[in-house]
Amino acid sequence: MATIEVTDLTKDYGSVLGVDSVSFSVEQGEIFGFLGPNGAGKTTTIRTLLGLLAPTDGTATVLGADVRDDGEFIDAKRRIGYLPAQLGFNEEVTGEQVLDYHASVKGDRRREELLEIFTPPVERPIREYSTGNERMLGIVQAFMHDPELVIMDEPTAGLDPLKQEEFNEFIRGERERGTTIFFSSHVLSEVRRVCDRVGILRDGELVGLEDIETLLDQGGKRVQVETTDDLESSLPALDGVVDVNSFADGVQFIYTGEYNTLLRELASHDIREIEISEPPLEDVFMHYYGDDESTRANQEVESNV
Ligand SMILES: Nc1ncnc2c1ncn2[C@@H]1O[C@H](COP(=O)(O)OP(=O)(O)OP(=O)(O)O)[C@@H](O)[C@H]1O
Repeated sequence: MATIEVTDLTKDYGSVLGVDSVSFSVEQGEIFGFLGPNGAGKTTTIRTLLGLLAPTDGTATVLGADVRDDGEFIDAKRRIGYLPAQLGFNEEVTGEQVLDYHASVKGDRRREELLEIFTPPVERPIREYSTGNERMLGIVQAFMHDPELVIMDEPTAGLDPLKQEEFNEFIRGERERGTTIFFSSHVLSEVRRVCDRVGILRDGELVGLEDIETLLDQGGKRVQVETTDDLESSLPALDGVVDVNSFADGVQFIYTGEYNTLLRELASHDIREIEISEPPLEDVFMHYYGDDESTRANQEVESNV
């Protein structure tokens, strides 16, 4: 059985559908990234998975327990670590007291090890913490009882680049240990570096569910060509050319078509320099994030190829 199994999950807030018939599963040991623009429904899904929000429709099971069944879910909860987006610690207590309390409820197997990597000033009261310090304390709390599954809502928000990188490395280590990790993020580079698979939400609907390599393959290649003649006007005739931008000595575009077709076309031009590279992940995701009808149509065409 999958670690997380979500089927037709719907949350109707009355004024708005927070999530609309979302289905996906996360396997044991997977690192699953949950992406989407602001208001897409990531936090709603996460809070539902933790039994903090009752779904209007559909089902969700986590570690085999139905999230709607309090009795069944209470045991599963002990085996889950959670890092919310809004940490909401009591400002008056110290970090150590926060961790001591958590230890008394859920356990304390990894506190010291985690505090070597993430370094909140545990002896000081939370009111003196920076945003990054609070986030680090939250990360320690989420992992310290050595849970089987850790669910995190934007775990690196507020961390400096060095700590973000340490977090990425730590998560890769967790994969080796077999921990299942589900997290939402806006940081595409981190998603790329640590996730096995991603789900992409938009307006409450799941618009993409891919392993990260497939997603990048679908994103095509960025081709940059320096030429002395007019390559740009012949590009529209080639299938798979998008996002054409000209620069002083040439042209740059994203190419999702056959290499042979492109090379035949290039061979009829005077080429000075050519560079074929992976597009920035941002460009790949923009197909999903964009909100105009043409990007939506492109995305549908691509997913049918
Ligand atoms: N308690 C609530 N009452 C009414 N509407 C809500 C509530 N919580 C969220 N929403 C709405 O549900 C939709 C999904 O919100 P949600 O917070 O799940 O998005 P998100 O993807 O986590 O966004 P962000 O990236 O900004 O954190 C939004 O339109 C939001 O305004």
